[in-house]
Amino acid sequence: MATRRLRALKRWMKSNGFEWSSALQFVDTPEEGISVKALCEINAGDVVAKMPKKACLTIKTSGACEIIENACLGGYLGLAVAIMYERSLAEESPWEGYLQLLPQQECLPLVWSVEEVDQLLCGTELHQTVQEDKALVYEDWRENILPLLDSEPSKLNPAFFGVEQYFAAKSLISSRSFEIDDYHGFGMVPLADLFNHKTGAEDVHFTALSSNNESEDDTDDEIVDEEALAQNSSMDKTEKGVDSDMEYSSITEDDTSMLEMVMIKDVSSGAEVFNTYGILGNAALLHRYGFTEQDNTYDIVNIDLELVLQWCSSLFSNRRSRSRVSLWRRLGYSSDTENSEYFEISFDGEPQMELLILLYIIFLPDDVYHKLDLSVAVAENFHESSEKTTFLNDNIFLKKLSNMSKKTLMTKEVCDALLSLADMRESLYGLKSLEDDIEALKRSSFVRDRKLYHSSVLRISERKILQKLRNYASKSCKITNLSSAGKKLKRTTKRES
Ligand SMILES: C[S@@+](CC[C@H](N)C(=O)[O-])C[C@H]1O[C@@H](n2cnc3c(N)ncnc32)[C@H](O)[C@@H]1O
Repeated sequence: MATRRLRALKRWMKSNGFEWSSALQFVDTPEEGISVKALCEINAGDVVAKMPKKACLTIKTSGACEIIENACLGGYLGLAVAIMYERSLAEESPWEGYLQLLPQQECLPLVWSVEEVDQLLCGTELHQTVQEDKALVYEDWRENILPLLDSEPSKLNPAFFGVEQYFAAKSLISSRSFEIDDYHGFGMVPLADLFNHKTGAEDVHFTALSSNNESEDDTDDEIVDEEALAQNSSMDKTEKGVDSDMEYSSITEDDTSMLEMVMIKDVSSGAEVFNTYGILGNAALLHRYGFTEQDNTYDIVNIDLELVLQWCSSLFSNRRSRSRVSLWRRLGYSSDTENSEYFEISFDGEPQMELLILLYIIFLPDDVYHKLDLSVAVAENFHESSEKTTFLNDNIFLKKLSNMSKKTLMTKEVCDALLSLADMRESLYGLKSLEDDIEALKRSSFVRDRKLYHSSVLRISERKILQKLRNYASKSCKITNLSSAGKKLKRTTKRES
């Protein structure tokens, strides 16, 4: 359906040198917003759209460039100022035809209320992240945007630079910006941002032909004001007639001033043409783009080291927990960032090797632990790291540990520990059960209850992974029991014979 806002965007794109294949259809529905469909079969290798870098909204092209650069605001902060500034100009902005199509904000958890974040994301991988994001983004605004209003009172309209407007701009940047080149950095790329995402199944790919090497001298020409965009328009509009009969496969000449969308798969007539925003699990998708996908095989659940320490302290003394974790760290199994240590549980419910090794070390009998601890302490006294490595490699137990497979690490104790950890992780979701979440999802509408819908998909996908972790632990435990029973049986048989 070609809505009024879509027609206005097309007019704006035409007059600003955008080119797109007549095989693409832009569809706008109240339920799902904009998507791109193939009107006929399109083939891999076809260039289906070209976007002039000069018409992208970036720090360099925005009318606020000088203000942003004088304030030394780079990256996303600078781009947010560019968006707020152009929005403040309304129809005076060279990007008016583009901006009128954008939602005020994308429905990312960043712009949900604090209550919604606490209620809907409780226990999920996103809860703490979003709480921290909200505080950081607010601080960014207070420290960087607020002072701009004092320093540039005549140029900036405060109504467009409030904290809400800043959060809204950040949500648009997160969900729609692209990396353009070294000169422009990140920016809003009209047309390229109309394509929806499909995990691991991209049809069309965004490309910047090569880095745009404009020198500082060229910079003045690069700042696109209304006049410049208008010039651009008169040059391209009538002569190229881009919207109508352009053969998409004919847009081939190399041009570093243009960005391109290139088909990487054949797409049949009537099908949606998808981009991919990356290989992302649901937590990342919801965080950056405000939606989730059911049965997303890139989903994971993390178990924080902190949770492992809590579980450990419920069984052993604090001293033992600390010393075993310390040995595990000294053996080099922990990540460098002590504040954010966690272990991944994959979509199939398989725990990360480092977690199994930690649990295994926690359960080592005292005498084995002390010997190992001593060896590591001796090795730490070697000055040369090569000597240290050789010494550690010669240690028989260490050799055994580093060669152990997941299967052999899954002793009965380790399996039980995983079951307890799964229960502890699950309890973070609060009182509602997985079945309650599934019911809530069934009752919620993708369109009307967007936040409830996507947060339910996230919670359900995480909790199903925890269920698979339990199955993995129980199954491994049975196998371990069977094989140790088998060994005992053999021994008995031998002695008897
Ligand atoms: C770059 S825009 C894509 C165009 C967008 N549909 C529009 O109406 O302008 C990215 C946004 O589109 C929506 N989106 C993209 N792919 C999606 C998908 N597979 N499922 C649901 N929403 C999707 C999300 O709201 C996301 O933040």
